[in-house]
This record gives sequence, C-alpha cells and structure tokens, in this order.
Amino acid sequence: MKVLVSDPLSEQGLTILQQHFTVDVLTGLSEEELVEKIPEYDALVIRSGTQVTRKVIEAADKLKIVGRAGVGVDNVDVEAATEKGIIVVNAPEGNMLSAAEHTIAMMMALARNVAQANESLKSKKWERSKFMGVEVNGKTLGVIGLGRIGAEVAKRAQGLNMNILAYDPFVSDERAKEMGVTMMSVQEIVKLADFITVHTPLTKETRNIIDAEEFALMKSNARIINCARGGIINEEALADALNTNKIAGAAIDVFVNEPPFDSPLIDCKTLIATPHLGASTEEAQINVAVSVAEEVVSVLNGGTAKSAINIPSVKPEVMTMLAPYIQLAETMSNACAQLLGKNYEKIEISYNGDIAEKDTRPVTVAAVKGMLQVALGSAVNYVNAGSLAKSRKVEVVESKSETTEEFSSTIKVEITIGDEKASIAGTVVGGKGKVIKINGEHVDMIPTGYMIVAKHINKPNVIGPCCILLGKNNINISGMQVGRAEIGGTTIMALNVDSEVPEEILKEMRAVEGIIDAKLIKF
Ligand SMILES: NC(=O)C1=CN([C@@H]2O[C@H](COP(=O)(O)OP(=O)(O)OC[C@H]3O[C@@H](n4cnc5c(N)ncnc54)[C@H](O)[C@@H]3O)[C@@H](O)[C@H]2O)C=CC1
Ligand SMILES: O=C(O)C(=O)COP(=O)(O)O
Repeated sequence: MKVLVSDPLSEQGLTILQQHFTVDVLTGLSEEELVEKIPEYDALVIRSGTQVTRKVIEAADKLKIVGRAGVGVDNVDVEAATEKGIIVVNAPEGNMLSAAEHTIAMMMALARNVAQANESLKSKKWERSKFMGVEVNGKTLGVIGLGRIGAEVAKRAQGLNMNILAYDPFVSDERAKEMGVTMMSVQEIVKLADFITVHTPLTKETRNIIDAEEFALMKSNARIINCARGGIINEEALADALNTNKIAGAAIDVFVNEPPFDSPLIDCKTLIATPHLGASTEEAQINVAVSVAEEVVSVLNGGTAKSAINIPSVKPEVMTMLAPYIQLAETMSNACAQLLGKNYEKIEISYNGDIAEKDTRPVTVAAVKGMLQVALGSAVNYVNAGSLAKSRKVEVVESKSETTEEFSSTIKVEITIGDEKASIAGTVVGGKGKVIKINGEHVDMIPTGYMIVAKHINKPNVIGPCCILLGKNNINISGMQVGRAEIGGTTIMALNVDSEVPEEILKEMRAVEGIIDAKLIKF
C-alpha cells in the first residue's frame, strides 16, 4: 500500500509509515497536482498546508484515510470524505502544550513589545521610552473556547496571577469552577478583559466571533491573541481597530489565507505575527507525527482508529465490550434487510439491559451499515453509513431500556418499509453473538452460513414436504428450529442449510400447502 505525505512530517512518524508501506513525501502540491497524484494512494498524511478539497476526495479512488498530524481539520472537506467512506483522523493532544505555550509567548511579547523593540534595536535604534509595556500580573484574560488548549492557557495564565474569564457553551459550570474560571458571554468578556485569546475550532458559529461590534466594546488598552484559526477574529475589523488605536495590540499566529501577504493585518504597526508556529516544536511534531502514523498503520491493516473525526470513537475498554455486539448488529441487520429485500424507510435498533448503559453509537452505525450493504455492497462502510442513510431518507432510531427478560443484554434490529417489517434480536454469550428471535419468534442459533426463513401455518404436513424438497435437491439441512404457535397459528421455521438455495426451489417451497413465505438469507 502507498502513503502520500504532503506536508512536512517528523522523521519519527515517517519511519513508522516506511516500516509498513511505500511512502512518498511530496510537499507544496497544488490542488491540480494533488488531484492527479491522489488516485495511487491508500492514505494521505497532511498538516495545515494541504487543502483536501472535494475535488481531491472525488479523485481519491483508493484512499481509505486522511491523517491530520495536528488538531484542526478545517483544511479537509470532511463531509466529502465521509460520503466517500474515507476516515479522517487527527492528533488531538500531541501539540496542545506547544500551542498553549506559544499563546503565552505571544501574550508576553504583546505586553512588552518584544517584537517591535527587537526590530528597532536591530535597525540600530535605542528607543527605550517608545516601548513602555504593561504587566500581566493581576490583569484579566478572556478565553474564548475552553477546550484542550484554552484550558492549558488558562492554567498557565493563572500561574502568572491573571484572572480568567471564559466563554465556551460546551463547558459545564462545574468544570469551570474546578478550573477557577468565571464563565460569561463573549460580550461581557470583551468589555472586561485586558487580554483576549481565542481557542475554538473554526466553524459557522465561531467565524467572526470577534468582529467590529466586539472591538467597539473593548477597553482601549485591550490586547488580543489568535493562535487558533484565521477567521475566528475578523481580519478587516481587527486591522481597523489597530489602525485607529481602538485597542492596544494584537498577536496573530493564524490567518484566513496563509501565507497572509494580502491580509489587511500585515501592515498594522501594533500587530505582531508568527507564521502559524503554534505547533512548531520538536516535541509536538514528534507527538503528532507518531500518533497519526500509528493510526494510518492500524486503519490500513484493517484495524480501528482512535481519533477519527467522522466515525464515533469510544474508549478502548468500552470498545472491547462492544466488539461482539458490533459484529452481531451488522450481521442481524444485514439478514433483516435480506428478509425485506427492498428499499427501507426506517431502522430501529433497540438496546436492552446492561448494553443500554453503554455508548452504543458504533453498534448503531454497524447496524446501518449491515442494512445498506444489501443494496450498496462495498460502497458502504462505517464512515459513510450514517450519511448514506440520511441521503437515502432512511430514518435511524435508537431505543434503550434497562429491562431484559432472559439475557443480561440484548439488541434488536427492526427494519420497516410501509406496513412491512422484519426484525431480528440477538445477544452475546461467551463473547459470541447468537440470534434469539426472528420476527418475534424464539430461535437459538449462531448466525453463520445460509438460512431459509419460512413463515407458515402451524399444522401437520408443512415442515415434512419442505425438508423432502430440499433433500430431493441435494441441499443438506444442518440445523432447524420452529417457532411456537397455537395449532393453526402463524409461525416461522428457520432452516440452516449447507449451500445456497436457488430461487426455483424457494418458489417450490412457497407453493407447499401452509407455507406463507420462504426467504433465503446469508449471514
Ligand atoms: N496555531 C497552531 O499551530 C495550532 C492551532 N490549533 C487550533 O487551536 C484550536 C483549539 O484546539 P483544541 O483546544 O485542541 O480544540 P478542542 O476541541 O479541545 O477545544 C475547542 C473548544 O472550543 C469550544 N467551542 C466550540 N464551539 C464554540 C463556540 N461557538 N463558542 C465558544 N467555544 C466553542 C469547544 O467546546 C471546545 O471546548 C483549534 O482551532 C485548532 O485547530 C491547535 C494546535 C496548534
Ligand atoms: O494542529 C493544528 O490545528 C495546527 O494548526 C497546527 O498546524 P501545523 O500542523 O503546524 O500546520
């Protein structure tokens, strides 16, 4: 298999990749060049310098994984990758300390005019009074986005004796209290803070979260830092605030377009800037490269990814418990879809007992995949199953209850189209999945091989002729179960057979007096 590394990656990461695959390092490719090259590759490893656009994804015929050696995936069209079934992984932790330290470095440099004073001195000037600074001690720092990096910045700023205000709608008051941080709105923060730093991803909600309106509310001695993503602070509004001395300064590491030579910020005198260096330390680069290389090795060898952006990822210990249920859900829902044999409107996955308390998202995805595979074959995988179901207007419902009857955990898959439905329920015993109900009728079987599911009336001389028919055609029955029903009632027989059953024989079976329907499914 072949891996393309299209941005600089540390030696340690490259070595891991080279131990398993053919690796090409080609940096600085244009979109056209990438589109031309990508069809040969099974994996693409990037940093922020490569734009993985829809056009690139569409050309990527063999690509299974995009590995981002860093945090931000705003340079990847994740939606396009998801639709095509390509896993996108990042390295969420490897560079957080470096990014936090860079933020602190930028804040201190801003406070003491380090960059401007350095430039002045090197042009042979001795301008001591021009570069009067401020202390950060006792000042207020506003943190917008209190995730991994935001929290590390807050911790370090507390060490510098700063008061921390923060805005992050996804952080609980309890967590904020634990961190000694006061949560408030962006509007309140910008009014009160001496320093403001942003640490969110770039999304619809965070784009321009600091705009002209917010600059208008800031103190005249406020200073702002962006070591997250260009566009979180509106560049025009910032340039205007700096040029009119509305605020005292800004330190910017990231830009809307990189390199930012056409940015209105470039000529602002009270702006200091670095060329996207937040993650550029020896330590961070080793961490992220090794982490992404290991993910690529795992995924290309058929394993799972720990830090996938576009598939539900759960903790390894939970995954061990879920693994047999994932397999069972996929198998049962595939069989269930075969029983219905047409397009589907709804799939409901019910979890009962202990399993209901777990994070069952991967099991649900597996069930959706199993169902869609009947119609779409290998075009569906764990990554695109959800988006394919959505685009085909199949409703996916999860229901959970802690109560069970016989087993400590059971799952049931029910697929519906109009008035028709099919359902299969199962459980895991000794680490192996087994089917316990088909269309509500009790069975007890390991889901492997071929099985005929025949709906029939519970009366004499129905099962016999079916078995004779199979025997006459040299089809061996390896197992048989018949649901319970009152005499004259409707039930099912499940016949495990050792070979595929041709449609003509199934047709003959459907013609047996008392048989309502007979379908072959392959587990
Ligand atoms: N300059 C550089 O070289 C580097 C930049 N980064 C960037 O730093 C940023 C933060 O990274 P991490 O802390 O690792 O991410 P994270 O995912 O741990 O934290 C992001 C935080 O933003 C919050 N958030 C999301 N939407 C929000 C909204 N509308 N308003 C306020 N908060 C919101 C989330 O709840 C989360 O707590 C990312 O944009 C990442 O790409 C990361 C590493 C290096
Ligand atoms: O991890 C991130 O989000 C970064 O911005 C780091 O970018 P880089 O890998 O240095 O191009």
